Amino acid sequence: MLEVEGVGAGYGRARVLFDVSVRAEAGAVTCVLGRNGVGKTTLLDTVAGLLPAVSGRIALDGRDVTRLRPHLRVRAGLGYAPQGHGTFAPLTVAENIAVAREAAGRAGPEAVQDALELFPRLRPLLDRRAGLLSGGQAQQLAIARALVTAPKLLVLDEPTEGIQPSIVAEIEAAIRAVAARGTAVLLVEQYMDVALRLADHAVVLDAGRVVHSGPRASLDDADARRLIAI
Ligand SMILES: Nc1ncnc2c1ncn2[C@@H]1O[C@H](COP(=O)(O)OP(=O)(O)OP(=O)(O)O)[C@@H](O)[C@H]1O
Repeated sequence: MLEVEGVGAGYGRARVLFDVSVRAEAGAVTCVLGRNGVGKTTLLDTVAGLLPAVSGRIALDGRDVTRLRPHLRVRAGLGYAPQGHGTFAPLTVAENIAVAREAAGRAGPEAVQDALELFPRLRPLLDRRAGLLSGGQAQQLAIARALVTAPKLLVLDEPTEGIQPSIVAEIEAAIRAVAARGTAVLLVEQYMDVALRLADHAVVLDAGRVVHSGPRASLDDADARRLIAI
């Protein structure tokens, strides 16, 4: 579904990613792990088109999107819930969801009901401004907003960061359900336990390079902790 081949990216002259290749398959969770500052968010932003790839190629569902602008990648099937959720604070929950669905122009109104089934906590909050939500509610909204674009690839950056355990479990279950429906999920997750429970495929970044890539079983817990320990 997603093919990232030999991608380099960075900020101005500061190169952060070097020759990064990652694939995310339909129906599977591909988890990107790594210490703080190794380039995980930079990779997701490059996949989403918020940062340009200075080398390499990115393909979504067989289509080269390397030079496509972010909103056109959404139309091509990419849903992104960025780090810190990125919801629109002055808009209500319902408005946040509606804006995303209409902007993507891919999904019908049933996509909203589907997303709310995954995140029933949002139902009684539809008229509340997003800026008044708790961290966990806002994160659920961010994922719901990405889902109502009916993505073929769902990209999530630290969806459980700073969130209470009961909501982490709900988010985990939702991610599993989305993958089970056949969506490709590309996930950056700081909590190793959550990451290793969810991952079908694990990619470890270090200093902007891929140092491990393989099925979850190829990374034992001790290896993971050694590669990722701060
Ligand atoms: N907007 C920016 N301008 C310049 N440098 C940046 C910018 N954003 C990130 N960086 C740098 O790029 C490198 C990679 O950052 P990135 O956020 O991708 O790492 P990360 O692996 O996601 O880390 P974390 O787990 O802390 O979120 C870091 O050295 C960071 O300081």
